[in-house]
Amino acid sequence: MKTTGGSDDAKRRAGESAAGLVLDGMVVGLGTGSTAAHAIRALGRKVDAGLDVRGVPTSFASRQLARDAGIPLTTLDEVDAVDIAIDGADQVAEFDLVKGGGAAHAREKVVDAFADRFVVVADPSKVAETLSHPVPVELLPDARSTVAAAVGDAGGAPTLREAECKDGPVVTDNGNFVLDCEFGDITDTTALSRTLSSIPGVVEHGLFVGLADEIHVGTDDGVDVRTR
Ligand SMILES: O=C[C@H](O)[C@H](O)[C@H](O)COP(=O)(O)O
Repeated sequence: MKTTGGSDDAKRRAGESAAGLVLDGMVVGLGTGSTAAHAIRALGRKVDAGLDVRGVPTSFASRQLARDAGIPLTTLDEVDAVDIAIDGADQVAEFDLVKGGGAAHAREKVVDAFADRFVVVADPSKVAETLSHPVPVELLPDARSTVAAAVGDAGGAPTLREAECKDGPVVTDNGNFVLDCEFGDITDTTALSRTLSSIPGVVEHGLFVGLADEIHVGTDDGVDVRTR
């Protein structure tokens, strides 16, 4: 699993805090990444202790981790609702996020947006006043050059994400490529989100605007919780 900067203890505190919100009978969206992994492990311990939940994974990695943790799994096809989703972020400004550092943002957005309550878990290194992290854009491989040109027209600088242990680009769980798009400070997140969504060939982008309900930031000695 990809790891990012920030203390692992802070990530663990955030993950455990969010897992503490899960009640008996709930359907839980299981996010991807090193911080969400702490929530999944904490939830697994609650399942061991008798909690009855079902998890909806957002990636191959979160499915494997949840299986290892003993969490019963389900799919969006089999549930009427997702009670709570717990997921990490690459950057958080107020309640807007950049996600997709692990290229999982397309499935994450489907699950997180559908959930009745979307709880973000993060460490302090993720918190900013304004989003400025490059925005991951998942796209159909055939549309690489046309999407890159459209991102450029929108003021962004796209870079095809290269794999680390394979020659060539990262291929997502959905068989697509990722462009990491640098926009500098993103002052109008809604406008950029709409622009990126409107580009033919874009499967999903990593700007999560107006979706998060709660942010749990693990600190050196506790957790700061912000609620809408
Ligand atoms: O695609 C990956 C996800 O959006 C992650 O939730 C995000 O990259 C944060 O990951 P981490 O908690 O490892 O920093």
